[in-house]
Amino acid sequence: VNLSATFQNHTFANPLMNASGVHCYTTTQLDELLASSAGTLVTKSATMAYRQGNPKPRYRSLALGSINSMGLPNEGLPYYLDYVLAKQTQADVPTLFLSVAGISMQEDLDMLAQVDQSDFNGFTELNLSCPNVPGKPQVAYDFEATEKMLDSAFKLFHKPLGVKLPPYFDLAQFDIVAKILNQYPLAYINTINSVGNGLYIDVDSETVAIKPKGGFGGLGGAYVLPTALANVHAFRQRLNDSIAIIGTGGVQTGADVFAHILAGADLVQVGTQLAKDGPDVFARLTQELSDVMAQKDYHNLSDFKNNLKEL
Ligand SMILES: O=C(O)c1[nH]c(=O)[nH]c(=O)c1I
Repeated sequence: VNLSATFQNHTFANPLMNASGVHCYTTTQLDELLASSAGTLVTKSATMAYRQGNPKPRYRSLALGSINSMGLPNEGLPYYLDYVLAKQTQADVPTLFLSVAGISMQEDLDMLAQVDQSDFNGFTELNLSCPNVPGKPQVAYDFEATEKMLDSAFKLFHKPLGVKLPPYFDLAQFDIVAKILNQYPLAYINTINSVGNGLYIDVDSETVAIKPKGGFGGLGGAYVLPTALANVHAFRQRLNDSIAIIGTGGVQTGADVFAHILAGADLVQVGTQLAKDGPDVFARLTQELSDVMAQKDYHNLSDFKNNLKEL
């Protein structure tokens, strides 16, 4: 069984990587991802400067997944840009992903300009879907703002660019968003981000689980797998073939990875399960994916990618 994944003319040993925001805040964590069986990595979404984020507790692992309202804590763009620039010169390091999430359109543009002027040779991910910056709506739920953002971004950014999208829940919205995205030379979309503003309640203590925003936070894990698969498949059916898809959301097993690829994903990210199990999760998931493929007599990802059958 061959797990190698091609993605916009780049090849990875396998289709798995972390989701931004999980195990990717520090160089130590990022090095642990590189040392793991993951095919590549993405850095925590960066703002221009260091950001403390929301008060703790701001992440809770739950039986069926996770809830988080981190509030965009990060070391600042220079920290992550320095990391990827240093790593990309080393042999045996795969093409890397760098995530940016300004708290304004201008900050996004300033960061993209800085990356564009650098020697970074990987993929830049513009996060349009952070649900946890108090007072800041998720850009990608505002279709006009999204169009304006992408217009401005592609005027100044000349390297491969992807966007991180929130989940959509309406077929008409898939049509509208895909129509917007198809206007741009995007390298990829990454779908989904956490399901925003869920509320976990602990009945024994009669309290919420996290401190920020009265307990409202983004959901991940098993809760969101069907939503993630729907968004991957809906966009695969609507986007130009030139736009690749990273599937994110709800991956716990190799079968879940298989499902994302069947739905049309070219790469698959792991968040909540990585938070629970640590980087060893990638050794398990690559083995399980390999086992599922072998049982079905598939030898390459292309044998079943985007091959979901209807009834
Ligand atoms: O709260 C966060 O830092 C966060 N949390 C998420 O679940 N998605 C995001 O894009 C972000 I920027």
